[in-house]
Amino acid sequence: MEQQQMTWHLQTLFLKGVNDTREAVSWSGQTRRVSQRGFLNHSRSILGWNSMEIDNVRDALRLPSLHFSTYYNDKLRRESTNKLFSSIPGYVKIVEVGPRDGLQNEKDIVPTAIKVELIKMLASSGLPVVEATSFVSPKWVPQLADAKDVMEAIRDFKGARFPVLTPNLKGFEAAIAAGAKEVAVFASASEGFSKSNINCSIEDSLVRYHEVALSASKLSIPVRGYISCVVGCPVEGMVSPSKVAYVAKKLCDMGCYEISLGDTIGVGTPGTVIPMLEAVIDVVPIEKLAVHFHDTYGQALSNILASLQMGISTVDSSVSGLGGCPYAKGASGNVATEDVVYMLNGLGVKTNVDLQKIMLAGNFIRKHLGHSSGSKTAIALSKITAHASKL
Ligand SMILES: CC(C)(COP(=O)([O-])OP(=O)([O-])OC[C@H]1O[C@@H](n2cnc3c(N)ncnc32)[C@H](O)[C@@H]1OP(=O)([O-])[O-])[C@@H](O)C(=O)NCCC(=O)NCCSC(=O)C[C@@](C)(O)CC(=O)[O-]
Repeated sequence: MEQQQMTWHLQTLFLKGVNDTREAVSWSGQTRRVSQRGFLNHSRSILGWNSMEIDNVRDALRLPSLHFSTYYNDKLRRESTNKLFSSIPGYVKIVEVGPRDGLQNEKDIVPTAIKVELIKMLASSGLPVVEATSFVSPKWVPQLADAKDVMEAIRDFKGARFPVLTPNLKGFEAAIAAGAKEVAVFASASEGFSKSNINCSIEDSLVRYHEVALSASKLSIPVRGYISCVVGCPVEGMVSPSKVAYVAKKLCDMGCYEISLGDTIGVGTPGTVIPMLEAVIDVVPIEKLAVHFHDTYGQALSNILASLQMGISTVDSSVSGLGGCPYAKGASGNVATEDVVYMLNGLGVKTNVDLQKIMLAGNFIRKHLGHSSGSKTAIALSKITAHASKL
């Protein structure tokens, strides 16, 4: 059965249970009357929870909406002989960029304690990497002027890695002094964006990043490399794949262990992203690549799916879809982590990320910022749980 149909059926099943109509819809679409206990047993068996004790009706109603896709789609994936599925990696590493990419673009400066709490919540959700902040000029990005305080506060946090952005040696040295164990440098595939973002040409930036990489290697500090504007630039328009491949190779050669390809203004579609990835894969091993999509035109998930089908297994995302870039007017947030996890669960791909915990982190930061969620998954699932909690 189609995934969407399954989703619909399961949601219908639970909503009907919530409404206490005691009607259950089976996978074949037939409706039958069941007792509340029967309804739970029916749901439980569909979900493969035969050994699981469900003591509380509310829990029973709440859990499936968050977890059903993993079970069903693991099964679907196993059964599928479809080539499109089989090229998708079995595990995807999610790099959470919300505390950095998300908060750098907020109008009001977020207090350090809120940032630290957000990072803590994200790290405890199973995310392997949470980008914490940037050691950039506070005149350029005042929102992250407290980078040192953030790093000192999270020094002893366990469970995830906490890389930080460093645009030059000054930033690198400050980051290391504050306890950073991993850094990221950020170049651009377009000259116009390089100038507006870091006030220098692409070539000059590569010289600076080479210096950072050399210092980092002496301290055994891993360096991630970003490339912005991989399909389009707010200053120059379309960007050719060969320019992206050129910068990617330079970053790889200077020792970056991973290169994240950023559609900074979210204009890409699979039609432009795939040729760009093909050009980069020609010069950089695919296992070193990550994708970083902003969702300005609603294309991020399709672009991620296309990237996974090409064999990429690292995806950047931002809790609740926070973000944008201060030097890319009109760019919306990154793809929401909740939406990525939901899709990967649906594909039977492991992430080790607890969707419910990510949603809690999203609620936490959204409440503080006073925005509504940028995650469709978080909005949909919170409607279902809110409904269930009224029982
Ligand atoms: C690169 C610079 C510093 C050049 O800035 P500049 O003004 O050309 O640099 P400068 O060397 O002339 O220094 C000017 C002042 O900044 C100070 N300074 C210099 N470096 C640092 C530093 N590291 N930390 C703290 N202070 C620093 C320096 O000490 C001096 O202070 P002053 O003497 O005027 O008091 C500046 O342009 C900058 O900080 N840019 C950062 C922009 C930024 O953070 N953009 C957002 C991140 S990129 C992004 O979001 C894209 C990404 C990664 O997510 C992927 C995607 O979506 O595409």
